[in-house]
Amino acid sequence: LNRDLPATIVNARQVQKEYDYIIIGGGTAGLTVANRLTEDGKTTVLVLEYGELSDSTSITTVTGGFSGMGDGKLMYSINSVPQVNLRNRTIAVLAGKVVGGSSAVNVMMTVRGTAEDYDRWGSFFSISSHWSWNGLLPYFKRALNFVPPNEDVTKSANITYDTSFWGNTSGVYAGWPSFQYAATTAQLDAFRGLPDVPFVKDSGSGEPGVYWYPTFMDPKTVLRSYARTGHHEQAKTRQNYQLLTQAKVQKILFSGTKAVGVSWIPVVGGRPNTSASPQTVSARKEVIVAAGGVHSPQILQVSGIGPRKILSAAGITTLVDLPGVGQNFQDHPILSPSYQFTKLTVKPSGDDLRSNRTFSTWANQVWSLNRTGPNSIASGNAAAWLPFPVISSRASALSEALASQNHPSYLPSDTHPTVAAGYRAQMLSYASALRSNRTAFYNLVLTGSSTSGLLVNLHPLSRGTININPLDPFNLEPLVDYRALSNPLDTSIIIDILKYTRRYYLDNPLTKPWAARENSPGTSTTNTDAQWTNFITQTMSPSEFHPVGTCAMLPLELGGVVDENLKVYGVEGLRVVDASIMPTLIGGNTCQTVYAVAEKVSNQHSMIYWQKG
Ligand SMILES: Cc1cc2nc3c(=O)[nH]c(=O)nc-3n(C[C@H](O)[C@H](O)[C@H](O)COP(=O)(O)OP(=O)(O)OC[C@H]3O[C@@H](n4cnc5c(N)ncnc54)[C@H](O)[C@@H]3O)c2cc1C
Repeated sequence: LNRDLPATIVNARQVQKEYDYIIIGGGTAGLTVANRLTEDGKTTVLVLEYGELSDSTSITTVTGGFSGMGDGKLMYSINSVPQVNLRNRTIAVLAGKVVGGSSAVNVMMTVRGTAEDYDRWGSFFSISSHWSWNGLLPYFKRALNFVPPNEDVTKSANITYDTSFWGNTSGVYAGWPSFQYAATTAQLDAFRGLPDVPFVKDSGSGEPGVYWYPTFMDPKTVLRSYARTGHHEQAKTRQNYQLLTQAKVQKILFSGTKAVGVSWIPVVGGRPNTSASPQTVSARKEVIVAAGGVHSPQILQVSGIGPRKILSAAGITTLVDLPGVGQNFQDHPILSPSYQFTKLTVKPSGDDLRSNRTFSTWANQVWSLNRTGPNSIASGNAAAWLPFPVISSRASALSEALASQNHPSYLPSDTHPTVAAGYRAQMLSYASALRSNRTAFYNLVLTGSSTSGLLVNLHPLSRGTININPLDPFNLEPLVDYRALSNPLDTSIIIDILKYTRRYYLDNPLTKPWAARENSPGTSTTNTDAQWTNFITQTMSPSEFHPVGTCAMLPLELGGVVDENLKVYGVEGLRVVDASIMPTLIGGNTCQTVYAVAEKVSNQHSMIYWQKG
């Protein structure tokens, strides 16, 4: 590249005519791939990112975990279509719009799915697929730099970990706060009051259970560690890397069926300048789409790759009729019962920061002195991730009911037969997962305070769609439809998740002394399944901000969009590398897996494979 040019640019005139690789989206996956591809000092890469390079403290602050997601300036503003099964509520679709993407705004929970989740991905191809737990573990290790918690907190909180599941070379850190509330340990231990709950030594072991997990945080600076700090900062020291910010990619350019470049328009004051004439840039080797689960399908569809019917309705000429693009959309539903321990006697607890003057003064002092203490905790580090047979007596019954469903009847009526076949394959796999002790369906995050934490259904059965808006496919945000609860068995699974949570709080010898109260839905009003269903449709959110599946890595005959090398079917020189390729959700938050996927596809062996074609 021209050596006089800076690595990070906003000016279109500083963009060269041609690069080896063009990456659409400077988010979690995009920056990881860019860093790895430029490591040789020769391969030239341009990343185009819609958002700005922001130094906002909303990104860097770890305390409490939520300041990034609370800052609207860093996020796309998208609302879902009304959800018919959720009383026509619309849902805010959150995704990062800044260098670093969603890794800049997420709540920093650093977890993996279970081994069976990743083996499931490969199972849709063949028994020898390299997409498996064993195939991914080296890339989980490469993806993060694990720094164990300090000895004091390890001992006092009884944190366990096993470094054999981790690496220590990445610029992205999995760190730990220097403090934990005694109440968090007690709440974690209280799962011993319920039968058959597995306890797992390390969050990275691929086993479901109750465990401690780290935070996406640099333990030295006690600031967020994310794709910008871990990858962009390294890559920008090289002459063969460039990042253009405030550039909205319009579409991928083709010569025949070979991707040869992209066009983009500038973003000014946070908004795309739609009256500007689009600029173009060429890719010698490949275009890599890394715009995230919401926008990658949009970019493919406006570029002529997608279900013909949807493209035609929007006036887009079809280049490749690829029925899976934008289908198979999944996200983790959040459930919102509310419990409160009225006598949480274990001290200190998260409540002390609010209600105990001496404690909060001390917390603020040690934080300002050396960034230690309770303020180094982000969104917490302990949770339960449990298999369905552990939480429900209906595992076999629901498994049989799922296996014998008429699966395509729960998809939109015009769904292509290949997409329907993929859904059927997924549901048969989930039917065994419901009976399995190696897939987690249940997730309760422990807060260490008197109020209950996030409750999540880890393997929803319903599938939604993210398609271009036919009214203005380039400039309007895509139509996001979770199709929440469209498979009725989701409601049954969620009811069992809610009942088990009630059991943990109200019918558990180890939480009894803390006298929990159910604020919502309320024990007197929720006893029948109809009453539970009522509560679910009123309060459930279909999104934990983990959109996946919309450019699924599946065989073509199962509605796949990309193959096992993440290459888009039917064209050359085009790959998708981000959360959208996950064919099925994992039983955990998605960020660590996105890093691992990006590491896997960029590794040297795949690179040789890539070049061979
Ligand atoms: C609020 C929130 C909380 C979360 N909490 C957690 C958590 O605690 N733990 C966890 O593991 N996961 C969490 N996640 C999920 C996790 O962060 C994401 O799954 C992951 O970061 C997605 O990576 P990605 O590369 O697929 O997309 P992103 O990181 O979102 O990157 C996509 C990038 O593409 C850019 N882009 C989009 N369209 C265009 C275009 N047309 N032109 C140019 N650029 C474009 C975007 O601006 C963005 O920077 C959370 C997500 C959110 C939003």
